[in-house]
Amino acid sequence: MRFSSNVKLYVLLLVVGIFLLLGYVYFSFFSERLNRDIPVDEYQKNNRLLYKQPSVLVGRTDVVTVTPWLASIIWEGTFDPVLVDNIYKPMNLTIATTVFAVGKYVSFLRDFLETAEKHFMVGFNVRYYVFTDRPHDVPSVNLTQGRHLSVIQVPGSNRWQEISARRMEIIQTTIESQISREADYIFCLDVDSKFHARWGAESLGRLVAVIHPGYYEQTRGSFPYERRPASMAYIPMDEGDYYYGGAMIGGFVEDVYTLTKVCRHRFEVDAGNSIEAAWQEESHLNRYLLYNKPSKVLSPEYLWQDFKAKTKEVKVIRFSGVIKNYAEVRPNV
Ligand SMILES: CC(=O)N[C@H]1[C@@H](OP(=O)(O)OP(=O)(O)OC[C@H]2O[C@@H](n3ccc(=O)[nH]c3=O)[C@H](O)[C@@H]2O)O[C@H](CO)[C@H](O)[C@@H]1O
Ligand SMILES: [Mn+2]
Repeated sequence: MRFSSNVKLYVLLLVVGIFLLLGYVYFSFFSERLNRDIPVDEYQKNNRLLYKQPSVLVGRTDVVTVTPWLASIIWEGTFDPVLVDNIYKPMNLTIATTVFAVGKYVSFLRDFLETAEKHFMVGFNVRYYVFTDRPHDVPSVNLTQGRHLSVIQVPGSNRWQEISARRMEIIQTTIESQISREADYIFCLDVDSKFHARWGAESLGRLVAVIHPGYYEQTRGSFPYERRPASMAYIPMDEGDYYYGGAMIGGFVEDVYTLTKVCRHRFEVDAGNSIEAAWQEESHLNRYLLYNKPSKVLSPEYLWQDFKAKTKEVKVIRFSGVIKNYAEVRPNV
């Protein structure tokens, strides 16, 4: 009895030993495989990206850098351009840029394009779409590699309000006919403006809007939103986030497409009811963005006005509207 119970014990110990041995062999083999499967990123090892350590405690405190729906508000000092470029440049993105130069506004094109070449999305593929009724007056500007310009003829008008507002419709139809196939992101910009400093990939997002420089210190009740309930652009006095400028709409081509389609539709419904919103497409844009929050908001650094003195929170003016003689450049006053 005693003998056989000893045998049992030995057999048990042997079995346990074999299992332990097998386990050891299996796990050491497996962990070796695990180690072998971890890719050693040779590229990263040889091209170290050195940049200032991000801080959790120190940053801009004089301005708000995030909206209550957690979209970033882009100010100088909130991003590292080296880091941003390093993330976006390898994606080989194409950025569409639409600009309207109808009637005498064609004279703003040269400065717009020349300064864009210096500051706007440098190092990216950029496709400018210039909409004009005067294709022969489009200046020839030297474009750097990867940048392309096409001229698209559009009708003139004797009302500036119509020219400005019809941008929505024309951008919508041009996205349908070509831009959707030719670009990843799109920025739609006012032509009566110049770039003065970097406007780069920090501005990329699903739906991007810019805070109008004239109203960022005011309360929502004094924003020039459309206030007539009969208009499709109506915003009640106790609603509204920011006042966004109509001089810039940006984002994924698909998201900007939906925005232009909706705003165009609402503008036409208004027109059918003989209503023109207070600030045309800008009013419709503000209404759209109130209920379809932008995923990224650009600070007024990205839309300044030359006649406005720089304020202390604006460290860099990146894009600014030039001073113009309205009576001279517009077809009507
Ligand atoms: C800084 C800003 O947010 N500006 C907006 C503001 O006034 P603005 O005074 O900036 O409007 P604007 O005269 O620049 O017109 C807007 C744009 O329409 C085009 N254009 C206009 C007239 C013309 O004869 N030919 C022509 O090509 C051109 O691209 C111009 O940049 O309100 C407008 C709507 O009422 C637009 O929403 C503008 O984007
Ligand atoms: Mn303008």
